Order: sequence, then C-alpha cells, then structure tokens
Amino acid sequence: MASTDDGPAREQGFSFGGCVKSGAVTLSLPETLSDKPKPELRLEAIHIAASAGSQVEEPRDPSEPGSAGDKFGVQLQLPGAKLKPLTDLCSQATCGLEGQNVVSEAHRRALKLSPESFDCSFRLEDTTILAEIERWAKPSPGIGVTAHLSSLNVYGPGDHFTRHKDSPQFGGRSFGTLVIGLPSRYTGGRLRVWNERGQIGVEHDWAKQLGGEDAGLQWAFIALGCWHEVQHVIQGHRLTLVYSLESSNSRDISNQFSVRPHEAR
Ligand SMILES: O=C(O)CCC(=O)C(=O)O
Ligand SMILES: [Fe+2]
Repeated sequence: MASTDDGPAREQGFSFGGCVKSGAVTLSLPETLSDKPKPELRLEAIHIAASAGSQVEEPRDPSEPGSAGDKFGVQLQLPGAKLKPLTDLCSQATCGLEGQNVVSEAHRRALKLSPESFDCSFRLEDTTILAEIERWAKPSPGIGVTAHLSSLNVYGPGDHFTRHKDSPQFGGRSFGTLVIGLPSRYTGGRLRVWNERGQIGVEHDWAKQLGGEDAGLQWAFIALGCWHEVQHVIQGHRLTLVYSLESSNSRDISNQFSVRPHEAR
C-alpha cells in the first residue's frame, strides 16, 4: 500500500494524516451461534444510488437525545454489508469524566468493540503509516513506534465525541493516537484537532474524500496532549480503528511531539 501526503495538515506536527490505497476491508466477527457461519462485513466506500426499496437514513438533529434502541432502527445500506451483526456486538463507548469511565452521551455517543472481538483484514504493518509517523512526529533518531489497537469505533447518525485529550499510557511512553477511517459512506463526522494550547486547529474531513475512483483509507495522527473532537455524524456510519502509539524510548517525550515541526527540527 502506498501513502500520500496530505499537504498543509502535515505542516502541523501535532496532527497530520494521509490516505493509503486499499480495496474493500473485511471485518470478521465471532460466531454468535455455533450453527451459523462466522459473520463477515465487507466495507467499501462506493456510492450506492438510492433505489426503490432501499433504506435511507434521515439526518438527525444532533441535539436530540438519542437512545441506543432507536439508533440503528434504520440501517444505512453499505455495499455488501449490513452493520447489524457488528453493532449487536458493540457496547456503548465510555469516556473519562472526573477520574471515572462513564457513559455520557453528552460527551461521547458512539459504539465500540474491543480488539479481541473482531478481526480486520486491514494490516497496519503492510502500510507506510507508522514509518511516516516516525518520520514526521519524531524529533530525534532511534525512537521506534509500536501501535496498540485499542478499539473499533462506530458512529451512526447523531453520534459524536466532544473535545477531549487522550489519557497517557504505557508508563509515560505513549505519544499519540492513530485513527484509521474504514471505508463507508457518511456525512459530518469531521475529526478536529487543536494543539495542546488549543490555538491552532487541523481538520480531517474524511467524508468528503470517500467514494471516489481511488478511494483509500484515511488516517490521522494526534499527538498526546492535543485536544480533539469528532463532530456529529449526520448520515451514514463512520467506522474507525483507534491505536495508541507507544515509543520505544522511555523518556517522557510528550513535549517533543507537541511542538510545531519548524520548532522541532
Ligand atoms: O474515532 C475517532 O475518530 C477518534 C476517537 C478518539 O478520539 C478516541 O478514541 O480517543
Ligand atoms: Fe481521543
């Protein structure tokens, strides 16, 4: 898989991203009943024109309180995929509030699945993404990067994640988060990132880029300590793989990753 430069966003060392070429991505889910075949979802960002009989999701007022029960009542038709086997396995995503992990739809409304509950045909190691993160986010040589898959996130209409900072992990060796956007059609759901002082913002608007002839997987790096949010999804489903990034260097490196590149190099 090749990776492409995303221009101005890359100038901001605290968050940058790109696109890796990819065909369809398959998600394999555990068998729910022993006599049923293992469910598989094939995700492709191909636009399907609405036709008679197809179900279309209505945009929802983001301020409208939603319940998990009605969230997937009307399903977006993903080509070759129905999301229900996936969403049935997911749980409501939590967020850290006053030191506690809680479900608060005001702060985060999304579903999530932990890595042991699915298998994904996307292989980060077959891409140049980690090499690019090492190259662009790393101020000094010799720092290796390890990515730990933390979850698959599913954002349906009205779902979002308000502005937050990710928690440090790995005894001070985490330096950021990698988000991979799986191919699906949706609107809204922009990922906005600000530097740690909240002054400069970068926007990763993947919905705009999906579904073209050369659709690929979008990715974004978010340096630890930076504010970020996922804006409300309006239509469709936004599916992301989220990785925590660990540095092989045991020094506290978070400050080095959050400076702008022209200051760092
Ligand atoms: O799904 C995303 O785009 C980002 C999720 C996020 O910020 C997180 O999991 O901490
Ligand atoms: Fe986050």
